[in-house]
Amino acid sequence: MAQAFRVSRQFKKTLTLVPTTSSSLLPRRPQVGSSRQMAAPATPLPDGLRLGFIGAGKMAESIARGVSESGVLPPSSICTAIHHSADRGEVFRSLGVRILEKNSQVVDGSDIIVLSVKPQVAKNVLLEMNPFFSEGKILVSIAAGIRLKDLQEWSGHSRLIRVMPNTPSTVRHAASVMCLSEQATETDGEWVTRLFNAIGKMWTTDEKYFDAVTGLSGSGPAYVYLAIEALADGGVAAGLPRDLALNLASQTHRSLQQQQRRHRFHASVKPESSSGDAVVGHTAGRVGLASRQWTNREMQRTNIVDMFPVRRAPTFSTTLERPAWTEGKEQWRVRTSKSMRAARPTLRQMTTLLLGVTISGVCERERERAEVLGAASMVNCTGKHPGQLKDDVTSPGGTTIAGIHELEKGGFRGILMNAVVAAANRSRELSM
Ligand SMILES: NC(=O)C1=CN([C@@H]2O[C@H](COP(=O)(O)OP(=O)(O)OC[C@H]3O[C@@H](n4cnc5c(N)ncnc54)[C@H](OP(=O)(O)O)[C@@H]3O)[C@@H](O)[C@H]2O)C=CC1
Ligand SMILES: O=C(O)[C@@H]1CCC=N1
Repeated sequence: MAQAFRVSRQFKKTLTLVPTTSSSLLPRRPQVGSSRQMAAPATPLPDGLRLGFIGAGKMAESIARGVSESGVLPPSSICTAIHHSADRGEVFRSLGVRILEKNSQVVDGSDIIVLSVKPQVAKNVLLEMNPFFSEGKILVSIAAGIRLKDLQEWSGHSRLIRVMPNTPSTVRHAASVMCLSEQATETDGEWVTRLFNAIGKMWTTDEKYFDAVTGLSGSGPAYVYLAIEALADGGVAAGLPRDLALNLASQTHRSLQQQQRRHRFHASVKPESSSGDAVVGHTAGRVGLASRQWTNREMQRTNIVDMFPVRRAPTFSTTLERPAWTEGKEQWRVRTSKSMRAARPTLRQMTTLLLGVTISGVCERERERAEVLGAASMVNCTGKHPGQLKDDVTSPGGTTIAGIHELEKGGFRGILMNAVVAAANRSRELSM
């Protein structure tokens, strides 16, 4: 259900967001030992809310992507600062996220701050940021193993929420779990739930379960990737070609993967005139359908006054993001209420949103068909090799590598391979 919100400035430099609906509609604080799924759909957060990431790594990227693609917050309301790797700046810039110079500016310029650095550096980062946290801000930590008590001590801040997401956030199939500090309000929990609902599902539970949650849903995707890879190896051992074995193991289709890759990389926005017209290139078929549905719902929120397909343009090749279409595409004419220059960020955001809707729509169908876990959806929807996806989950010296070590000691991969070969052999016996 849509809720109306008023925004009040109770605290200096920060926004306090107060729902105007009955508090009975808001999620209750969890009882100790309870665990509950927050089923709320991805609902936009109020205009003016600012989200910042300290640590522009993989998890921050997928959360920022999900939040902006789902329309929960515009990318212009999201900021981060780059530590060492310039590549990370490019990734976040391409999402439309603002890049600031220092972590302190991120804290200063955000209402919700997500701590997304490795646990090993969390203490130093928070001690440095300590003077910049003011009362109205919400600090959310996704760092594995770092307790609320320590977060509070290092940051000097008490309005805290711990969240354990997982990497299927990239395809909006994350399983996230949160727990609130005593000082965090129900409304804080509601805002954070909306953020993480944008990348999957959110559960609330007591902090005492967090280590187990980390071992299961945080690290778990890596075990699934390992299993997919091992099953594929078993197929190869039984005589299947590698590609077919991998596709069968992850219950996917190569054509779908190729389609996903095309959608992801071939958005473009091309100004047509300075009078407020532009052309958005897009792919045809069901993509067009998804984008039309999106347009009806969201046009008013952006500055777009009109959008319709005009013609097929097989050679359409001028893009802001990437050069060159390779195949026939549907071309869209878009009229905006602003000048082209002013509208360009909106169009960029819109293009991202169109792709997001499409990608999640297609993946949703695939998920329903195959009934796979979030991790297997990653193999289906990103087209990445399970080994690479496993590496994305596995932090150096972190929780996942400890779990994988145990699996390898137990011969996990070998056992799965043996199972496939044994079943293939039995199938051969049946035909004799
Ligand atoms: N990967 C996963 O599956 C999951 C991870 N988590 C948690 O999420 C957090 C991030 O993990 P992940 O995204 O995988 O790791 P990444 O290594 O991809 O991201 C960490 C980022 O923090 C940056 N960084 C390091 N030091 C600082 C600093 N002093 N100030 C600002 N930024 C800094 C790094 O930049 P640079 O590389 O340039 O130093 C890097 O971009 C971890 O705490 C992890 O426990 C939680 C759930 C799942
Ligand atoms: O391996 C790690 O430590 C992180 C935390 C959960 C998943 N990856």
